[in-house]
Amino acid sequence: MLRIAVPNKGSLAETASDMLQEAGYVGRRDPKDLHVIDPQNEVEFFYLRPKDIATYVGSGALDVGITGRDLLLDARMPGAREIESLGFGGSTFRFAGPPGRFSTVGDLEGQRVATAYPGLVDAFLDEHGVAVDLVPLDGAVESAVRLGVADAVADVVSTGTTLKQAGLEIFGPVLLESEAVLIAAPTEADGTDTLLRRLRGVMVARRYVLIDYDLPAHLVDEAVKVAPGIESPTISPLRDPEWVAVRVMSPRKGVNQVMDALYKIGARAILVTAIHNARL
Ligand SMILES: Nc1ncnc2c1ncn2[C@@H]1O[C@H](COP(=O)(O)OP(=O)(O)OP(=O)(O)O)[C@@H](O)[C@H]1O
Ligand SMILES: O=P(O)(O)OC[C@H]1O[C@H](OP(=O)(O)OP(=O)(O)O)[C@H](O)[C@@H]1O
Ligand SMILES: [Mg+2]
Repeated sequence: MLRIAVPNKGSLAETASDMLQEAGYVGRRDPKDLHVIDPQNEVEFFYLRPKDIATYVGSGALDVGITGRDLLLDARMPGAREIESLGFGGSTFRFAGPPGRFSTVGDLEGQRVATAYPGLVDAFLDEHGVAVDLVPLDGAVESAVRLGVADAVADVVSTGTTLKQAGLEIFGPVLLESEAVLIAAPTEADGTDTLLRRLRGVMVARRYVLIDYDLPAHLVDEAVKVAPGIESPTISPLRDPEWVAVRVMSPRKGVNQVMDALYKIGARAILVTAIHNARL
């Protein structure tokens, strides 16, 4: 049995569980379930705090897990390695302080910096040769400046709304671009490959659609430039010898622009369908 760590709550939990279900695995019946066995797929799921997942996987207690890249780095578990980015849970990790107070990372020298990711921030500041007084907090770190326990914060930024509401401004370098990742233990366990292939299939299904259209045969080269597909479009004959049918995978994002362009070239009966699953 492959032992898989899955976020039990927080920003990554819902999409992680959705992806695993789309990949054909059994999900939690109750949101309070901590452990689910899926005998048919020979896997076992452990629902854990995303912050702890790198610790379980890095120590070899579990084989693989889904967590954030920022959480993986913060855990400082050399055994846990990122094997795939999963295309959701994106965020950036930034410094922020009162407007105008700081402009470079060097300005933080000797200052108090609040964060819920002390491992990540400490490693970054070490690399930049800046010594600060780290104030480890559990969350809502944006309030630390207003409440006087820190001079600046280092935190996850998604839309930036939380920082703005706390009257703070981003400054200095991007510490990290993060997203959800699949991590693995030092020794690769049997079944890791299958899980990875299934998750890649789900990502393809989420990112791509199928476009079918009919087109005068002499316009194929022009149309294929607009929607080249992943490998190569499938071209099938139609009863009318002057026309062909084309089937191609295309990114879901921007598909309407692609349809407009194909129509302009001369394509007709343009149909877009969802992909439910894939193995490329
Ligand atoms: N808007 C967001 N807020 C927090 N984390 C986010 C956001 N968007 C993506 N993430 C990612 O989610 C992971 C953090 O998840 P975690 O469950 O620890 O925190 P959370 O979503 O803030 O939940 P909690 O309420 O328990 O603090 C990190 O990898 C982080 O980069
Ligand atoms: O840039 P934004 O879109 O505003 O999102 C980022 C904020 O959201 C998260 O906080 P959360 O609400 O999870 O509370 P927490 O700090 O207690 O984890 C994160 O820690 C940031 O504070
Ligand atoms: Mg949070």
